[in-house]
Amino acid sequence: MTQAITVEESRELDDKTINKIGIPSLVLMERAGLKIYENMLENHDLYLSNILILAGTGNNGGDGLVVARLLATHGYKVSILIVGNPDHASEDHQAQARICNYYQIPKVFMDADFNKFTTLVDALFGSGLSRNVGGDFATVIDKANASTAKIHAIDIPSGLNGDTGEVMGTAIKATSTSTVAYPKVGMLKDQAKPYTGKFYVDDIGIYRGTTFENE
Ligand SMILES: NC(=O)C1=CN([C@@H]2O[C@H](COP(=O)(O)OP(=O)(O)OC[C@H]3O[C@@H](n4cnc5c(N)ncnc54)[C@H](O)[C@@H]3O)[C@@H](O)[C@H]2O)[C@@H](O)CC1
Ligand SMILES: [K+]
Repeated sequence: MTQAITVEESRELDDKTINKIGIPSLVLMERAGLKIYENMLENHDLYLSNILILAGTGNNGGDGLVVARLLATHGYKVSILIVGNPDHASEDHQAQARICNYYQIPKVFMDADFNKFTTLVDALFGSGLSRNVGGDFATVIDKANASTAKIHAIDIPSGLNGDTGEVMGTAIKATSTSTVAYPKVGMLKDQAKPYTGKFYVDDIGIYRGTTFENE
């Protein structure tokens, strides 16, 4: 396991990579989505016959929409549930949503029966989680955990505090997690294990420090 970082460090590294180094955020999102998709294919604990992407309206949801599109374009049966107000979605999320619309990936709504799906992809919150989970988000998390489907989480299981490993109201209990760039310190705590499941650490071109003089 490589070095772990705090959620704040993770956000700073994203910002530096995009705004100082100049790698466009959509490039990073595409790389993240591709790695997460590959992790899902190689993880035989997941059954990929009918997949539902649970997407929040931030960039974690945007990663989830890239995964939805990659699954759809490779012939997998996949649907999307957007949780939260799409009018307030991040710019990159909106870009991914337009691409999903082009491919006519089916959408489901809050009344969906999660037991119909074999795998749920948790893309509700990642490093942006800032308060206890409630409302529709809590309803979806609890419904996902109670379902027969396996769950693959993106970056951090939604509801888990990435720094302390504590549950913020309620949290996804993932079969497996693809964490972007570096594991977050809270995910390595013993109490986080039932939530993260099996762990993948995905190199998407975000690095903590190098030997370059301008670092
Ligand atoms: N461009 C980038 O910066 C990259 C971001 N990545 C992904 O983007 C994620 C971070 O994205 P965001 O910063 O958009 O944040 P998130 O997508 O984690 O969260 C979305 C928004 O939810 C809101 N929120 C926080 N707690 C809430 C709660 N309890 N109930 C309801 N709403 C709540 C916040 O306003 C937050 O902005 C990472 O975890 C990673 O998955 C990756 O694609 C790599 C590159
Ligand atoms: K997540």
